[in-house]
Amino acid sequence: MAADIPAFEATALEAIPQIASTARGAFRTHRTKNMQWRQVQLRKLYWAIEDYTPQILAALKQDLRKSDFEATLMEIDWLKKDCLFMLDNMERYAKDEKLRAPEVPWTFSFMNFRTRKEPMGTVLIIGPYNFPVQLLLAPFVGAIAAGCTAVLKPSELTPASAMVVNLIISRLDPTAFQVVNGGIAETNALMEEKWDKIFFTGSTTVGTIITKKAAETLTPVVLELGGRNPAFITKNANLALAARRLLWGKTVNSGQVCLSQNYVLIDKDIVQPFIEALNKAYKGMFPNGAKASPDLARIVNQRHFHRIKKMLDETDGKIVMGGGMDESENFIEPTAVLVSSVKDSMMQEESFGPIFSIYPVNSLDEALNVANLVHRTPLSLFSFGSKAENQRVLNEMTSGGATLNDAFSHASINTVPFGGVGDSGWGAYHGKASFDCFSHFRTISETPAWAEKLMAVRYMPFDMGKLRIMSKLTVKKPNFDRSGKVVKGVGYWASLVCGLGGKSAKGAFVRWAVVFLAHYIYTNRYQN
Ligand SMILES: NC(=O)C1=CN([C@@H]2O[C@H](COP(=O)(O)OP(=O)(O)OC[C@H]3O[C@@H](n4cnc5c(N)ncnc54)[C@H](O)[C@@H]3O)[C@@H](O)[C@H]2O)C=CC1
Ligand SMILES: CC1=C(/C=C/C(C)=C/C=C/C(C)=C/C=C/C=C(C)/C=C/C=C(C)/C=C/C=C(\C)C(=O)O)C(C)(C)CCC1
Repeated sequence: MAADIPAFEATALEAIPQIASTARGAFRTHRTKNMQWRQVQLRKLYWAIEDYTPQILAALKQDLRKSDFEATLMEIDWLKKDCLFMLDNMERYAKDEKLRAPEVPWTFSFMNFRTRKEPMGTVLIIGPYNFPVQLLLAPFVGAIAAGCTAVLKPSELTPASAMVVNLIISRLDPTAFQVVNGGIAETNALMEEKWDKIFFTGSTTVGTIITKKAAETLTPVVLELGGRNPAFITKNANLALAARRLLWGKTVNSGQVCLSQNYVLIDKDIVQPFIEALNKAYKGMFPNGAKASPDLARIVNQRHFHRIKKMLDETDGKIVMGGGMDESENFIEPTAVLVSSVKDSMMQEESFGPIFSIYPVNSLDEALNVANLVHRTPLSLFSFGSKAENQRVLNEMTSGGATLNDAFSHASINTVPFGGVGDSGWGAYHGKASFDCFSHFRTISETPAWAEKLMAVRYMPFDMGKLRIMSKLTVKKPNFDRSGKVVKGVGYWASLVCGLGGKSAKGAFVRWAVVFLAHYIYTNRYQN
């Protein structure tokens, strides 16, 4: 069946205030707070994705020449799994959480402290072009589950996918959920509206514009941005494996993945064997060359083609794998460039394409210095070394997420938290994190009337004597001195003796049980 995709149509600018106000109005009806209502919307989303699968596949092909394999694995199945996982778990996530000791001191235990999960309200979700369906609808799953209403703004650079998203969303409650299509003008019009949260995935430059605008109304923002992600390879790595896995990371969606490595820091003694391993892996993945492969996506448009080409034109490095390109079809061959300066264009810019650099280093010390210099807070990092070396990389360099011995597998399942750190992103989503991301955690307490006498101490006229008694009962003494050293006082030794050498109550119970059992066996034997 040929998939019908409507021609791209930007939303009229004059219609945007009404769209936002309709979504806000839908939230004020309070129907989104009903769990069944949310579940029905998610089930409808699931079936819309299933029913529009031919259109999604066709749109992704039209926009990015994405293969059916990648479109199925990383967009369609990903989202269907998101819906089903959320449907299985959202009631549990939405339940009030009782707050107990040690967070609630025993003196307040009668006040029924709890956390109530409330929807943030009406949210705006702005998506990028690289995974134009998944990166827009995955946060949307969290917004529905949390009970928010939402307006979605797909990337205009992937117009066919944007129109399919329109079709999908039209299956849901039409006042609670709407799509605005367009580019800068439409996004600016949306930013003139008041939102309860904005979820933005895209470039650092636009993320900054969005955040500045949101700050005017103190609107909270989640940012999923890019980064210059390093891969570390030491002499203890399996080079063939590292080469194949990193090549996969740079060929998925033709490297238009904000998670993939931008540069590889490798021990200088193993550079040549690594380059050989890369070229071997390349031949294995593309036996007839990358251009002939139906699996490799294309660069989204000419502007991005030229942006990536410019990085290659400006490098002082040497191409050691790939290097081919064809402007007529926005094709860029998976390319590795051996560079010798941190200032090289291939080190300084985010490639967001199938090209990356290889930078030889003398030691892991140097690699860590270079990486922290290039970008201190990347979205991800990859380390291929011994256990101790990988641990060192994790300890001495931060990142949104990290994968040891592979390319971005930490972000290859849809249910664990995903997000950046510092300037690669604020906030996280996926699985429970998606629900939490669109929820307000509201602490509630309830003071019974009978407790009035107990609490009389808080009222004026104040009585310092009573306060001193209360403090004696409620304010703990520190177990440390002024130099920061732990002081082992009577309490410590008492708990050590009572706990038979340990400090946990469970451990003490087990040890006492062993003592009693030994005593019982010994006594029985003795008596027999
Ligand atoms: N952390 C993450 O999860 C991801 C981050 N990215 C990052 O996104 C970038 C590539 O995606 P793009 O779509 O090019 O990002 P982009 O920032 O150009 O566009 C993202 C969205 O912002 C809108 N937009 C563009 N310019 C705007 C402006 N001046 N004012 C207001 N709105 C504007 C676009 O219409 C689009 O919907 C890369 O830097 C990549 O690293 C991409 C995917 C995932
Ligand atoms: C299932 C059975 C088995 C086990 C099979 C195994 C272990 C399969 C492993 C498959 C793997 C590793 C699949 C990898 C999938 C990668 C995915 C889905 C990547 C997704 C990437 C995304 C969504 C990228 C997003 C990009 C973003 C956010 C961006 O640009 O910022 C046995 C053991 C074989 C037994 C039989 C059954």
